[in-house]
Amino acid sequence: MYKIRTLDNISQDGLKLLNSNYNITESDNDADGILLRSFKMHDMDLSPSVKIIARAGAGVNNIPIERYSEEGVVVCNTPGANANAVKELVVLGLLLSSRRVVEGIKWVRTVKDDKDVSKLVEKEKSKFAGQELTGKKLGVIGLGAIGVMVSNIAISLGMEVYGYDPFISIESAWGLSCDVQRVLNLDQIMTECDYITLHVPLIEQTKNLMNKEKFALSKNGIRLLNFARGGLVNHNDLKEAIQNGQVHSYVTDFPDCDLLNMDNVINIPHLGASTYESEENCAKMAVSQTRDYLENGNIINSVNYPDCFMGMSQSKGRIAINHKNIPNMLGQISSILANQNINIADMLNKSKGDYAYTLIDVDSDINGNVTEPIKAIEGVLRVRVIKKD
Ligand SMILES: NC(=O)C1=CN([C@@H]2O[C@H](COP(=O)(O)OP(=O)(O)OC[C@H]3O[C@@H](n4cnc5c(N)ncnc54)[C@H](O)[C@@H]3O)[C@@H](O)[C@H]2O)C=CC1
Ligand SMILES: O=C(O)CCC(=O)C(=O)O
Repeated sequence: MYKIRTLDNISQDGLKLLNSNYNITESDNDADGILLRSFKMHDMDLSPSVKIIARAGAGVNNIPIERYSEEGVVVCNTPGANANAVKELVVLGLLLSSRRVVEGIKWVRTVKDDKDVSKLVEKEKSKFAGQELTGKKLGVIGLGAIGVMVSNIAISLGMEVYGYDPFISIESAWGLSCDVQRVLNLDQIMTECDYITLHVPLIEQTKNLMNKEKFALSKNGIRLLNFARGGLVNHNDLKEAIQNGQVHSYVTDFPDCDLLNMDNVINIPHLGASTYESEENCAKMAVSQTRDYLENGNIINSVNYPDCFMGMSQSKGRIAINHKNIPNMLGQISSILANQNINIADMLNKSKGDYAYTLIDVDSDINGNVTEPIKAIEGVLRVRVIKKD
């Protein structure tokens, strides 16, 4: 029986995939797997029972990945599962920053007691005129699952799109419209574009990506959209850029106290991924990846350990080892198995950065204790006998 802890509201459509071998636990002390969305785990010590953390979503800046990697815990996310939901909200963001719909709706509410509302509307509507998207230049920073979709739909809306992503994947490059113009440096986005939208992860290198120096390069009156993470924009510098007219408006999915008191900021309460479809997609993917890891040792969409897939074991047993990416690991592991007369039927060993994973199918009975001697190898972080005949 496996125990799963949920730290946020996870869609029932996903949780339904947990069969009778699974229980949801309320305790922090006995979970095999954790499912979460935006819950901040940085202050959370993990119980040694936890083997996998599945983020039902894309961003993993709420998880202390380095620390958990050292504990042999696999952290995975659900790439692309909520991208369409975010793309649709970005389209709304583009429109909200262009047309004075929010102010207009607020104003209409104030005239509800007027006897001739329709006459008043026609008289006052000129106050709420805006601009069109067609023909404007959009800079997309980050061309991953979301950035690609946003770029492509902006092309359909008649915008001129400039894309910046020095680390673009082959898959994203294939998905990107050939009408998107490639930009090799961020400054060009700042100087060229009327609208800029951020779709990069929040990591050390992208913190305060939008700052005084970047705003100084921009045209007057740009529209900035942030549906990625609040920390990408320096709020003090933004305030100044709004005051001096460099930024016309800032649409963000990440409100905070500074922003709520700033003019020309449209605050949305982190709704990017909040559609039934996206919540279902993310939850189903997170649950199925969790099950595959716990039941078969397969790693899918991990951000800290290498992806590793050997299907369901057809052998007598399967052993999974999370370890540091250092030399002579396989030699030491296989000699322990040989000493116990255990024959290896199939094996996969992969690495990602400082960490590696070895999945071994054996066609002899695992009678003795293999876990302890393998665990004793320097650099081994976790050993699991997943299947034992
Ligand atoms: N508002 C919301 O509810 C949501 C927000 N997000 C945020 O959006 C971010 C992007 O999501 P996805 O597109 O799904 O992720 P993704 O991983 O598919 O794409 C991220 C892209 O950013 C690029 N990148 C990384 N560093 C960069 C840099 N310094 N400059 C330019 N490009 C850089 C990567 O090469 C990659 O192509 C997530 O990390 C998350 O923080 C994601 C989903 C929902
Ligand atoms: O689960 C959510 O609503 C947050 C989505 C998000 O920010 C992400 O996937 O990075």
